[in-house]
Amino acid sequence: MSSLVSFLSSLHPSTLISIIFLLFTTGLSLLHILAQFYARYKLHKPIRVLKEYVGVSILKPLVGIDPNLENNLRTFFHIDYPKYELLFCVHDNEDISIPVVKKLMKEFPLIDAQLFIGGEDVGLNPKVNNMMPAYRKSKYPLILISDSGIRMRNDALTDMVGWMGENTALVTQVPFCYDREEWGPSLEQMYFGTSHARIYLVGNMLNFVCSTGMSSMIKKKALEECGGMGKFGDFLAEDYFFGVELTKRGWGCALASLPALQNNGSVTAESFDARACRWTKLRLAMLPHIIIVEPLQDWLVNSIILSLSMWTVTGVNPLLVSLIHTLFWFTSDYSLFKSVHGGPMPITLTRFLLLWLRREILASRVYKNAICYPDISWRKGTYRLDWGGRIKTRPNNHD
Ligand SMILES: CCCCCCCC/C=C\CCCCCCCC(=O)N[C@@H](CO[C@@H]1OC[C@@H](O)[C@H](O)[C@H]1O)[C@H](O)/C=C/CCCCCCCCCCCCC
Ligand SMILES: O=c1ccn([C@@H]2O[C@H](COP(=O)(O)OP(=O)(O)O)[C@@H](O)[C@H]2O)c(=O)[nH]1
Repeated sequence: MSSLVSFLSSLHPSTLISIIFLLFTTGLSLLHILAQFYARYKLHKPIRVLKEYVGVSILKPLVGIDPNLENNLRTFFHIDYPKYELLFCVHDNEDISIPVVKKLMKEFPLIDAQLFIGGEDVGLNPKVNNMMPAYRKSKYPLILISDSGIRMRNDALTDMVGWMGENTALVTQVPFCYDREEWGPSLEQMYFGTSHARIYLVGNMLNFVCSTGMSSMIKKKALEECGGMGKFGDFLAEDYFFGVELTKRGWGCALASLPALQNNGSVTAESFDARACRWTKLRLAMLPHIIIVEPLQDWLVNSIILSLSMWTVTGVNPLLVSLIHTLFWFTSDYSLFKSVHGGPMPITLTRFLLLWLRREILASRVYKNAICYPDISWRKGTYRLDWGGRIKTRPNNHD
């Protein structure tokens, strides 16, 4: 040990830093490989018949409409599950999603569905406030929080309930997207099937809390142990803190086999960047220790630091290293995307490459914007977070 320390301290600082970067990149490469194996092992498995079909209350927080809202919501009326209720939530009487919800409720009178208007002021997180009345009225032991842009396959609820073991309190779907042809939605799908899926899958596999709440099922009894949903009203990333508090109390988190199908009808490349930027701001506030790691784990920055480090330590041509690194990274991402998607590839290899380059090259700009402009604009409000993730500024709406 002491000889290792004296060896390291004898190195030139640039060599030492290069060795650290090389170790980091080796770790990242391992992450790529683990993600691919885990995706193949875990995702798109046949849905099992359940011993017991525990009742599920599905909470649908809505704000306004997008061109796909009606079709997305319609999929929830077609779910193949014997015991569930749909609880739609809107902030106010003027919300233009109300007629859409009412139309569907009329069309499917046999489905147990209710609309909650007005929310409840339990904190500064508008999504939590919006869901509170429905949460209080929910009648089943399992709660599914399902964001407005999600489509549900008719067997997806059975899949999620199937992963809710006795000691499990949180089951999430890997965030992914429904197939769409336009550039913006394809960009979103490519990102969720590669960079995001890599961390999300390996994080879950290694039991890191990284719960994203767009389609997450929670045992109500366990959430009540944590103080109930209202307890999370002061955090903008309520989904992450659900995971933190539940695991603190010894509950397990699991991944469903079917990915979440986001299908918002108004996604553009710009709105995708803005969303990625908002999420980065959330992570930076909640987990400041990943500030340095986050940009280093994107392809372009990683390729540059790897090739320079290799050159410093071994003298190998940086262009050659960068080329091999890029080939490995791209083929790993392509393969991961295929596994997360599960069916025939929805886009050509060339289009995938263009989308991939677009996302990877601009990733640093998104990160820079997140650092430079910490205010978080989300739907109708603007928020500022304290270190740790608590909201410190009251939003300018929904008061
Ligand atoms: C040598 C290897 C080093 C690896 C280092 C990895 C460093 C991590 C870097 C990047 C993280 C990538 C992204 C992970 C997924 C997070 C997505 C996210 O930010 N989601 C947030 C937003 O969700 C919406 O928020 C509002 C809510 O109402 C909506 O419904 C939500 O959908 C979400 O709030 C936060 C989730 C948790 C973030 C935790 C990130 C921790 C990542 C650590 C994982 C480490 C795995 C390392 C394995 C070795
Ligand atoms: O003021 C708000 C903002 C969001 N939401 C709901 O929170 C969920 C997630 O919102 P969004 O899709 O904007 O979040 P993202 O996934 O982009 O973080 C959606 O169901 C929204 O309807 C809400 O109820 N009130």
